[in-house]
Amino acid sequence: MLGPLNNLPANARVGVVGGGISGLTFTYFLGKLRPDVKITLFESQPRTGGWIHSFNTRDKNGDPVMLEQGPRTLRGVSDGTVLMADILRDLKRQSAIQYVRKRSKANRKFLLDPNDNLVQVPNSITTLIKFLLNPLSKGLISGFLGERMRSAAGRPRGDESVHSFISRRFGNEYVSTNLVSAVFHGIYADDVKQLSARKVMGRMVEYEAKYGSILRGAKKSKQANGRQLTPSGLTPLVSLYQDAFEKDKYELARLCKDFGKYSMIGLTGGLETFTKAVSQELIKWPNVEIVTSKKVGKITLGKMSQQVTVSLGGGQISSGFDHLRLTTNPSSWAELFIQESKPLSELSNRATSNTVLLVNYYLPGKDVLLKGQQGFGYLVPQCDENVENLLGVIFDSVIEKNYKAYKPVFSRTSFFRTKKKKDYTKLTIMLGGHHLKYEANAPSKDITIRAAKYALHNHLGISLEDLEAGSWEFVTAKNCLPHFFVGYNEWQNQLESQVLQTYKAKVSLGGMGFSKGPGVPDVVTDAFQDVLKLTEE
Ligand SMILES: Cc1cc2nc3c(=O)[nH]c(=O)nc-3n(C[C@H](O)[C@H](O)[C@H](O)COP(=O)(O)OP(=O)(O)OC[C@H]3O[C@@H](n4cnc5c(N)ncnc54)[C@H](O)[C@@H]3O)c2cc1C
Ligand SMILES: C=Cc1c2[nH]c(c1C)Cc1[nH]c(c(CCC(=O)O)c1C)Cc1[nH]c(c(C)c1CCC(=O)O)Cc1[nH]c(c(C)c1C=C)C2
Repeated sequence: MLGPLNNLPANARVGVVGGGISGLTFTYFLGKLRPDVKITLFESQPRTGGWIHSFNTRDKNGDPVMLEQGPRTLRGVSDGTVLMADILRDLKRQSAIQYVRKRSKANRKFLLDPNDNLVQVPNSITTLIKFLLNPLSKGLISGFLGERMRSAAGRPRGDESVHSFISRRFGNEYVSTNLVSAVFHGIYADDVKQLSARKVMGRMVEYEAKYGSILRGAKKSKQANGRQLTPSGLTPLVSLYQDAFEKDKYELARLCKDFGKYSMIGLTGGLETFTKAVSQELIKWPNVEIVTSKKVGKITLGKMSQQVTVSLGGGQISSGFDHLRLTTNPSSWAELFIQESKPLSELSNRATSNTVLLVNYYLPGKDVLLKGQQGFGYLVPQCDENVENLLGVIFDSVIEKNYKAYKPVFSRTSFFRTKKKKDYTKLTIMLGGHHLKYEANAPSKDITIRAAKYALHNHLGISLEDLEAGSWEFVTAKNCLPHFFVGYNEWQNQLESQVLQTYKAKVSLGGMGFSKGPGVPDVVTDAFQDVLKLTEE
């Protein structure tokens, strides 16, 4: 949340809407910093964790297998990841942390070219040459060579789409539709022609505004900044965290240094290891109550008491909150604000989101991915014909097989060799996203799994026999990612200021739609920053 927040009075009551990682970490930070504050967290589902869902099931042989039905990896270079690792350490779960090195094959990413072949995103001279010879690279060399010279005069005053920004800077539309669109499928499941350049590539937009060119800006800021660390080896935000919780500087500096070297972080047992550990900790705290299977409805502010009340369905309400934290998807907020302010509710109506169809494939006993296919996964650009509405495929088994256990100074090293696991293939196929906007209903489970099989057979050459021999799971992640439309930042500022005004700064906004980015580390950082604002003296 960008705006200022009121300090919490002694023995305040705080409500948190949403028991995903945003709500859980907000509760954790606040409950720890201010044990006098009584916090009630409301979650509409029977379980906490939100989109973080490491689904434990059994394969066709009855053996246990974990399938991620949401996020699975965290960026290494990220304050939020450091905070999560430190929380795991406090909860004695640090042994679950694992990492992928930058040079690992699990860090190789592929794009699907128009002939349905995978082409590797370059990480060496050889892969660069292959990439430049692929039809996907059309317009890339001329685009790069001319970027510094290309005038910024056509820059619009306000926001524009990613497609418009990239096409202007690269002097053609190919770079956006062939390459950039794939990258944004792999984060936002969205259309480059509908995504806000200012929201999702704000730094590049700033470079153009300041230096007239992305490349010039990138060079200047690299010379000026690098990765900023305080003299103790902490980033500014981790330094605030160290200060707030009186943490050991050296251990945090070690985490910042180590994680800066890794491309990705994961957890044994899946990312839900984190949310489960935090939930299990929170239920032990006397100042925290977690209420599951309760959906928060309308949010109102008492005229006399100036305290917040939430409705919980069936005529039930919960009242007397000095502060309410919203961490849910902005596309569901219009109905929450309707009773207090119609204009605010109407403004919230502008928010929409994307639905992802998620299919997991698991084949025990065999790795069906070829040597040249071993990597993180592949993404599908918008230029592809793509009858399956495929966004991309993640090669979970490659990532899992290339994880290394994180053994920082504070953990005890195991001297026992772990048993070599049997081979297997685990893939997650993601479909839908913006492609679904043109369809009246999301396709059924059977149709989606059939589309996933078709893609794996055509793109990776997996035999129909191996596809049939595997286990298949399907979930519709409905409205899972906010749609960052052109003009989003302006809308966000407007909505924030109207919420602050309407609810007299007693309601704050967090979660994916209101953090710096949509990733897990971003929402954790955002939760910490807003807890600081609420508790600063
Ligand atoms: C398919 C997919 C893959 C992803 N992969 C990655 C990845 O690899 N790495 C990464 O960093 N990030 C990834 N992300 C993003 C990541 O999932 C989010 O950053 C994170 O889960 C957001 O957590 P949250 O708590 O903000 O929201 P959510 O997880 O959406 O939690 C919100 C919670 O609020 C509850 N709720 C909703 N409405 C109400 C209501 N009215 N009352 C009470 N409760 C309510 C919901 O049930 C939910 O539990 C991915 C996202 C998706 C969808
Ligand atoms: C194909 C669809 C999607 C894939 N992942 C997501 C979608 C919609 C969602 C998603 N993935 C990541 C984030 C967080 C981003 C962040 O800023 O932290 C979200 C919201 C993480 C992510 N995506 C890719 C990588 C390598 C990572 C982890 C680390 C990082 O941010 O660098 C790229 C990628 N995503 C998908 C595939 C198939 C793929 C690359 C091949 C799936």
